[in-house]
Amino acid sequence: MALDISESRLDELLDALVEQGWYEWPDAIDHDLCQTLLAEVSDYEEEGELQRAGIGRGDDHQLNQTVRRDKIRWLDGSTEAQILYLQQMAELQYQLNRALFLGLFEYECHFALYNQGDFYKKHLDSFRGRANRMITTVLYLNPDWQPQWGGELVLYAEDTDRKIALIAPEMGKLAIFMSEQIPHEVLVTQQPRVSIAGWFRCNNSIAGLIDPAI
Ligand SMILES: O=C(O)CCC(=O)C(=O)O
Ligand SMILES: [Fe+2]
Repeated sequence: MALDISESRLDELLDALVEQGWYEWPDAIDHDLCQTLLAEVSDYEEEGELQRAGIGRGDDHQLNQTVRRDKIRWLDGSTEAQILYLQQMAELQYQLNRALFLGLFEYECHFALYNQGDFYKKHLDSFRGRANRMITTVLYLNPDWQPQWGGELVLYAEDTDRKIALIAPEMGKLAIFMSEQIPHEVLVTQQPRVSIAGWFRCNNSIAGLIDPAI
């Protein structure tokens, strides 16, 4: 199951990334694959194999909880569905590199579960010159998402509080945006909200450290 990306879709995606820094792609990923990935997250949740996410400032649990409330698990390619999804992101990486010369060399991603009442406050995924996350992808795994459940991804203009997009977390949809440019937040959700957040990275060297952990 290859990534179903037509020439015109690719052009639209590339133009949007260059001109506005983000792109919303409904039904990017096959719903059967999404259902399988969703079932994996349910199993992980039941077995207590999802972990509270951090915010990169040590282990201050209370601070973390005021910023983000999701639980995560990194994909490790241990199931067929994960391998299929990672292959599709590899295809996307190839296309992005071919067109935009970004030098993306790696992709990392984690499942995320936001239970009722959970959110992720406004943040940037990467800071210019500091880190090496270049492009963020978020795949949503929620069938029949209802507007009254909230849980939208809000994108903001760089350096202002102006909202530029409100993206409902609907199954199969990919949100793609420039990690260093687009501040964003996840609004409080009224229902469990499942996604796969991922990052294409380039190979930066900071203060002599090759590819430091963020
Ligand atoms: O789930 C989303 O819509 C965005 C998640 C996010 O911003 C992140 O994990 O950094
Ligand atoms: Fe983020």
